[in-house]
Amino acid sequence: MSTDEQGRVRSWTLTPSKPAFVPPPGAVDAHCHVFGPAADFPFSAKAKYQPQDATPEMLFALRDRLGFARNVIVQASCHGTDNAATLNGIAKSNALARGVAVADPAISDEELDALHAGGIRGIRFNFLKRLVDDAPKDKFLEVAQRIRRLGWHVVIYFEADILDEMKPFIAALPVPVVIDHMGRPDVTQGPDGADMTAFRALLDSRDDIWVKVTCPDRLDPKGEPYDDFVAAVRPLVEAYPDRVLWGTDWPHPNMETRIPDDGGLVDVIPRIAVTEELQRKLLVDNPMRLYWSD
Ligand SMILES: O=C(O)/C=C(\CC(=O)C(=O)O)C(=O)O
Repeated sequence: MSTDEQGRVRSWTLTPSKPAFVPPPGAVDAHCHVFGPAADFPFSAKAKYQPQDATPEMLFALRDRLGFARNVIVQASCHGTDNAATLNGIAKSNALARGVAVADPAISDEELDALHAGGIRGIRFNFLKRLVDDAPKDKFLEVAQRIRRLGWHVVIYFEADILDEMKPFIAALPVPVVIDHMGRPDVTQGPDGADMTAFRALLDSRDDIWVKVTCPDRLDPKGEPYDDFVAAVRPLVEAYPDRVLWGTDWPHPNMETRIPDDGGLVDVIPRIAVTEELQRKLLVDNPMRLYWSD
């Protein structure tokens, strides 16, 4: 673990390997974050972790090293509902990044318009108790109704143990839904285990639920080469090729004791999306449809 003199942690490697897999032209890293810089964009008073700065410049250097073209920057919980750091990342990207915001459900329509102008295309609802103090479903549904006119979607983050209780909420959402990290299934159960089966049933409940097939580092307890993740996730990519998204999850919040190698994460892609067509859908066509349709 790397902690600086202010107790701020680094959860990413400074020396990612160069992946063997070469992404198709125009590939999108559709789940990543920026932290700070805290001197300009302080963390929320409610932040559950205090990371070192992970700046847009660092993100774009990683993007280039890994062979990607674009980023979708997802507001991380440490910045609360102030999206300034995420908007700064988008603004510095030369139109090569878009974003997902976290908002107070009482946000005004004018503020939503400003987020849209800044490149935001979705709003994130985080249900992880270790990351947020509350997740008011009734208020989330109201704000989801109000983003319809902008053509946005919602991104939701929850763990497999609450999938059942999430179902009525997800069914009621009036816009497309993107699920972070497949709702964190236990991949060691295999592709036909209880968690992946329940998750597929959720995907079958609406045809506008998208899924990020991300985070082998979080989901596979055996670590590299992430064989259990690959075994569980490859059939999902093949069954829902037009609804899958991929991202690095850099700078890997809260992963400071098991920092992943970003190049190694990229080399998982051709094992879960085994044809060029599946890779193009996963990395280019799908994220472009969701984030750059205008
Ligand atoms: O970045 C992720 O996808 C996962 C996170 C952090 C997070 O979501 C946040 O801080 O908002 C996690 O599991 O700690």
